Amino acid sequence: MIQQLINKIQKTEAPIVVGLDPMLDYIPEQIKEKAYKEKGETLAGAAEAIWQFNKGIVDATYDLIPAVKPQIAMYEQFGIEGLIAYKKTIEYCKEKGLVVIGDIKRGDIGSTSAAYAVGHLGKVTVGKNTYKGFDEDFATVNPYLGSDGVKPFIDVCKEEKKGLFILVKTSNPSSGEIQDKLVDGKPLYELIGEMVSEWGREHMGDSYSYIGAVVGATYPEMGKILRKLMPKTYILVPGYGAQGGKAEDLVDYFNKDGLGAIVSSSRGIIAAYKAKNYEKFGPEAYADASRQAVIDMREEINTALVKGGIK
Ligand SMILES: O=C(O)c1cc(=O)[nH]c(=O)n1[C@@H]1O[C@H](COP(=O)(O)O)[C@@H](O)[C@H]1O
Repeated sequence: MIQQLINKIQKTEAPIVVGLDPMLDYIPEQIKEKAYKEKGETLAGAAEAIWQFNKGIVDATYDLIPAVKPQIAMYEQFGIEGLIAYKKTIEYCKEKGLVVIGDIKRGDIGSTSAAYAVGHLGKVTVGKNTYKGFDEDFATVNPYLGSDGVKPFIDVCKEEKKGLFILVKTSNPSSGEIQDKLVDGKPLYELIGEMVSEWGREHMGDSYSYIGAVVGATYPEMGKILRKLMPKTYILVPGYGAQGGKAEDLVDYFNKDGLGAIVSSSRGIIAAYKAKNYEKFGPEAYADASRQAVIDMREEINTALVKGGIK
C-alpha cells in the first residue's frame, strides 16, 4: 500500500491528504436541514449530514488528491450512527480510488492492540467466516505504550500489505510537555523516531517502509532532525493551515527524491468556504471552495519544494 500511495502522490503531483473531520459547525445549513428533515435532529440525522457533506467534498476533490484521512473522533461523537458514516466514507473513498488513512490513534497492551489492528486493518474470524471491519489502508498509532502495543499493528500490516503512521512528534502546543523530555540526553521524540525507523527497516516497500511516522508541521526544526533520523520512513505531516504550519516550513520533511512526506489539512480544506479567501463560493458551493483550497495548497507546497531545491 505504501507504493500505491507513492504512485498516487507522483501521479497527482500532490503530496497532500485531505482530512475528513466533519464537525457539524462546518456543515452548511442546507445539508443539515435536508438530513434533519429525513432523520430528525437525532444522531442518525447528524450522521446523515456528515456523510452527505463528506460525499460532496470527495466528489469535488478525488481527482486531485492521493488520499484522505477521516478522523474517527468526529464520527464517534455520534455513537454507532457516526461510525456507520465513518465506514460509508471509507468505502466511498476507496471506490473513488483514494488511499484511506484511518486517523484512529490507537495503541494499548498487546492483546488489545491486536483487536484494534484486526478491526481496522485486518480480518476478524467468526466461526467459519472472516470479515473486514473498517478496512482502512493505513492507521495512525500511538506508540507510547511501547513495542508490544505497536507490534500487533505491524503484524497485521505485513499480512494485509497495509501501513501505519506512528506518532513521533505531534503538532499540538503542549506536545513538548512529554515528547521533548530528555531521556538519556535525547528528546523522547528522537528516541521514538529511532524506534520507528528500526521497525521500518524490517518492513520495507520498494523504496520506503510501510511503517510511517507522524511529525507535526508546527515543529519544522524537529521535522528536519527526524527526516535525517528516519530516511526511509514516510512522514505524515498534520498541522498545515488551521494550526499555523506553512508550506516553506515543510521543505525539510521531504527527501531529495521529492518524496518522503505527505501533508495533511482538514479544516483548511473542508471548511474552506468559511474562510475569507474563499468567501465568494458561499455555503451552497462549499465543495467547490474545497477543490480550490486543494489546488492552492498543492501550488503552495510545490512552489516551496521547488524553491527549497527538492523538485
Ligand atoms: O495523527 C494526526 O493526524 C494528527 C497528529 C498531530 O500531531 N496533529 C494533528 O492535528 N493530527 C490530526 O490532524 C487533523 C488536523 O486538523 P486541521 O488542524 O483541521 O488540519 C486532526 O484530525 C488531528 O487529529
